[in-house]
Amino acid sequence: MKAKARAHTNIALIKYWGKRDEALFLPTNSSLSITLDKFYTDTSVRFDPKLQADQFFLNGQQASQQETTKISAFMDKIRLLAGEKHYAVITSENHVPTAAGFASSASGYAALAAAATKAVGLELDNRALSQVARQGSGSASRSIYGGFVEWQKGELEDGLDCYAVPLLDKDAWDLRVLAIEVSSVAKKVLSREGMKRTVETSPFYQGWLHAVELDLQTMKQAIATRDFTLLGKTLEANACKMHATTLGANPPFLYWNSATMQVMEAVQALRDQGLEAYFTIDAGPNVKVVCQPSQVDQITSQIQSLDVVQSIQHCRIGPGISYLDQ
Ligand SMILES: O=C(O)C[C@@](O)(CF)CCOP(=O)(O)OP(=O)(O)O
Repeated sequence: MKAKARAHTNIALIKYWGKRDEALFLPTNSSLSITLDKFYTDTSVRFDPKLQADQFFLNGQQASQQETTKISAFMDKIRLLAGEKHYAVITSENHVPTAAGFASSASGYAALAAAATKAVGLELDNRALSQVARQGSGSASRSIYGGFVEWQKGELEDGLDCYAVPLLDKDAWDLRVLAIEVSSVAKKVLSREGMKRTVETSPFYQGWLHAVELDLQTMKQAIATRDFTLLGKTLEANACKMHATTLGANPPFLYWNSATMQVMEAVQALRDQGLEAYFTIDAGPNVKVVCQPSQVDQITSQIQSLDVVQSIQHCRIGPGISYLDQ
């Protein structure tokens, strides 16, 4: 009654931004991501009949009651699925620099879904595992797979057709991602709250929904034809459209700060010099730059020279979940 799993984080090239069902984590639009090699979460789960409640240890420390309650609510979904009544000890090691703007929830919930379902004896295929992880955090559904991944929004109200599917293997196209950490002072609006406020109050949200479907089709075409320029232009424009919706929310908010915009300007200036770099941004001020292996060193050194850049992590496209020996 125990298992251990590893899941890697992912970055969306076509963003998940809005839910059509909060309880089931059903998204309003489909999204598309690449799993990264460098950042991952290792989670082990051990069910124990003697426990009176779930225990959650994160990076060697017992987690707060609030964190434990969140994890326990997710474990209840898995216990319900398996007809399991016992509690478990959950131990997670995050190898994800949350400061660098990577939400560890994607790799965290994907690793937990994999370890917990295996420990409780459920032998789920990756599609079903993606649907379990989705109910911990939407973007976690994509971390079940490596490479290029599409999370299909589905149409059904019960979410049975809402899961991630692999599009292209991690070794089929060598792209590079620079995770750029910039200075950040303001407390960020967490993505869950940010997308809820935007869906409910932003007049620009309908424009997003109209445009994102087209972006997704264009991105899939770029991947199928290995067209890096089309991939880059599409991911950058999609990120900008997502963030534009937040300015129309009530109250308005923006994840970018002045440092973010300096990096954005530098990326666009790189293109004027013939260095093909494209940026994407999630629920925070940090920037991810996508480029090709042949230009990654030149691009890195130019971005490194910006005084607002605190760190740059180099990533390649990474694998899906794996099970580890305890
Ligand atoms: O990753 C993307 O597609 C885009 C975002 O990162 C942009 F900020 C949102 C991720 O949202 P998530 O943390 O998965 O939300 P949850 O389902 O409320 O947990």
